[in-house]
Amino acid sequence: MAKSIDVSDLNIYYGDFLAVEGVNIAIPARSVTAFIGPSGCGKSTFLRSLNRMHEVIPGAHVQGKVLIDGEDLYADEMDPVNVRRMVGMVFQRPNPFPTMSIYDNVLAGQKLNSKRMKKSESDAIVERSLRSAGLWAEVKDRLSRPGSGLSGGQQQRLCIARAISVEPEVLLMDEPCSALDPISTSVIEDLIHELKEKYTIVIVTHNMQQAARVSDETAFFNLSGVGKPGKLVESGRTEKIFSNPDEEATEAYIQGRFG
Ligand SMILES: Nc1ncnc2c1ncn2[C@@H]1O[C@H](COP(=O)(O)OP(=O)(O)OP(=O)(O)O)[C@@H](O)[C@H]1O
Repeated sequence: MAKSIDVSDLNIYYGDFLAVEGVNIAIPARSVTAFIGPSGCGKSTFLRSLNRMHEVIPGAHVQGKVLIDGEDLYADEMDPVNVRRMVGMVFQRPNPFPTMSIYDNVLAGQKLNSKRMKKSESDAIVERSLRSAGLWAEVKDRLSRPGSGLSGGQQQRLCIARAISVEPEVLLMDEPCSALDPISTSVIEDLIHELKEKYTIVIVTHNMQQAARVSDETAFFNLSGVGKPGKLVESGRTEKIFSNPDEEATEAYIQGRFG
């Protein structure tokens, strides 16, 4: 299931603008990797390049390679829809389809993949996904109610259930707790800890404590100057990056001296 990601010499552009330059990183399978760094350094752009989501913006393109277990995500024959099935994504703001039922929200990804299935099969997928997202007990008696009736934290777990319902190998999370209260945040952090047994997880966070709590590996991005592209400064085991980074800029950022 979970797969490793190998990125080499990746440049990411919006039209002519080089937003992220020269990223080389190996993201291990079945682990949590946190992307940290000041605003505008390209964390979200890089995250979105890992499932070709940035391509929805006209003119956005990449140079370089992203391999998932050796498979090139940007190869000509690779269908972006398959890439996004293999590499799921959870966004900053919980975004369930508001008028759709909880049940149909979980299945939304399956429908996009235009699968037809029996009721017993879809029931099983809904239960399995909601259980994995730690939401089953709270919603099992109201599956036909709209997703918008849930609390913010529950909606985010519903979005996680939707993302994992298609059994991806990698789960990308772009500041998944930034719109949540501390209790809902802690529930999602516990969930991330459980999900890494099955999935390769990459999370963007502005919260240093969160990066230290949830991640095994940390990658620090920074801007090389105003108007210049973002770069990966260093990456490695989270304990090392937080206690003894190689680069002065990493230490300064982690200690809150800038950003
Ligand atoms: N849709 C877009 N079109 C053009 N430029 C963009 C677009 N999205 C982001 N950028 C630019 O790309 C650079 C990196 O932005 P990105 O959002 O990836 O940074 P970030 O590190 O995730 O920032 P933040 O922490 O504030 O979310 C910035 O200069 C930004 O202005």
